[in-house]
Amino acid sequence: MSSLFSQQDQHCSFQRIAIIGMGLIGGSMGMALRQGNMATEVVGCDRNEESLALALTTQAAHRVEKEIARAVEGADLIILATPVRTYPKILDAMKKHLEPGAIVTDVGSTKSWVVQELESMLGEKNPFVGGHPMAGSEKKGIEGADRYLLENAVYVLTPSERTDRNALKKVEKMVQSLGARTLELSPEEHDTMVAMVSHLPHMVAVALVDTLGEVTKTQPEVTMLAAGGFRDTTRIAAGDPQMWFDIACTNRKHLVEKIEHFQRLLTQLKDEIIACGPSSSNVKNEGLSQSPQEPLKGRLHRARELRLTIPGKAKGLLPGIHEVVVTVPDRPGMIGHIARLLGDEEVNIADIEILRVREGHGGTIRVGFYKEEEAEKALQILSQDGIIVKRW
Ligand SMILES: NC(=O)C1=CN([C@@H]2O[C@H](COP(=O)(O)OP(=O)(O)OC[C@H]3O[C@@H](n4cnc5c(N)ncnc54)[C@H](O)[C@@H]3O)[C@@H](O)[C@H]2O)C=CC1
Ligand SMILES: O=C(O)C(=O)Cc1ccc(O)cc1
Repeated sequence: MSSLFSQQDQHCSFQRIAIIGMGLIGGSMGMALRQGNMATEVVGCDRNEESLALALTTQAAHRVEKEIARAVEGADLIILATPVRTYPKILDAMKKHLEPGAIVTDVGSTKSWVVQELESMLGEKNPFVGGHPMAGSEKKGIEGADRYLLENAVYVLTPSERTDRNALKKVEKMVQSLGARTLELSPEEHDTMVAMVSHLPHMVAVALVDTLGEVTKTQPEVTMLAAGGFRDTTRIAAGDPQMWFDIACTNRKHLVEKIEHFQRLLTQLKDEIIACGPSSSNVKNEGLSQSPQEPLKGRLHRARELRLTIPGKAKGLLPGIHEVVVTVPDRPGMIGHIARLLGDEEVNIADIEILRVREGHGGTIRVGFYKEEEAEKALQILSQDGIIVKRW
């Protein structure tokens, strides 16, 4: 039988999981944990009462508490899901109320500072396991939360020399119950890598939007021309300023290194653009240089090749999912029909996403598989049934 869901361990591993910060990530994890079977009780805690009310109606928690002390009472796992620089104050508020041996973990975007601070604040009584799901969005708050946000995402765990191995195993099991894939890195390795793939892109997006802002002062209509490229490269700049301020402050060293690296490449790129002007000696009959040796062209080729190797819709750092795109007519039960066709041939769907829908006409659906062979088999099965399908 084809399954849209990853295998979940059916055993409750925790009595009570307390989540501090019922926002985008905390809310999404709460939904998956409550609706899964990882804990007998999930307690949601937030300083915002509206978020707590929504946590209950969206089943992101069994019970909600505004007071941190009350939320952690009797909990055997505490998940911190607030901006990272709030952690020390939150720890202060919970420390006296933690059960001995209760595990504390977090979802923060930076790790060296976090692991060091929390390990030294918690001492020997409570193990700490640093974590970071490599999925999310520019949305803020539980309004943007999604029960399947972390499905198929890479979830980094960052044990240190002090990490209790038993606690690490339990957190790993909780993460896998969300349908995410765990990857162990040291806090330092994590911070240098995310500086490259997450924090630098964010700051570049911010600088691009800032540049647009300055240009609009003299050319207000320029924003109307911002098509897919500008939108794609700047979507993340709409993320929460408080969260990104905290990220920049706590991963400053690696972020500054990556910005300097980027500045060097941008200067080289600028020089190559200057050198390829129409008056340069490279101009051939067609008006453009054809030689791939030409520096700018070489760089554009290399970037294209490298970008094409990055999986299209994978969440996170690991090699992703093998995909097909199916064009379906607007007929009831089409998704079920596709899932059944594949399930009958034991092809497991890892991920499915509706890309576009046109009411009355139909739409396109992306279907992902863990293995290349499964994507190829799906292509065969679906096209034999007369369905329009192609690899993506
Ligand atoms: N947004 C994203 O895509 C991702 C974020 N993260 C990390 O997850 C953490 C949470 O981020 P989001 O869920 O995006 O933020 P969010 O803004 O959606 O949620 C944070 C929640 O924490 C609450 N909160 C803040 N300070 C609090 C305090 N002192 N006491 C109680 N509640 C408090 C807020 O009211 C809010 O509901 C951050 O550390 C961030 O770095 C990790 C992966 C992805
Ligand atoms: O919106 C996106 O594409 C993101 O990449 C979201 C995101 C933001 C912060 C993180 O630490 C991890 C993921």
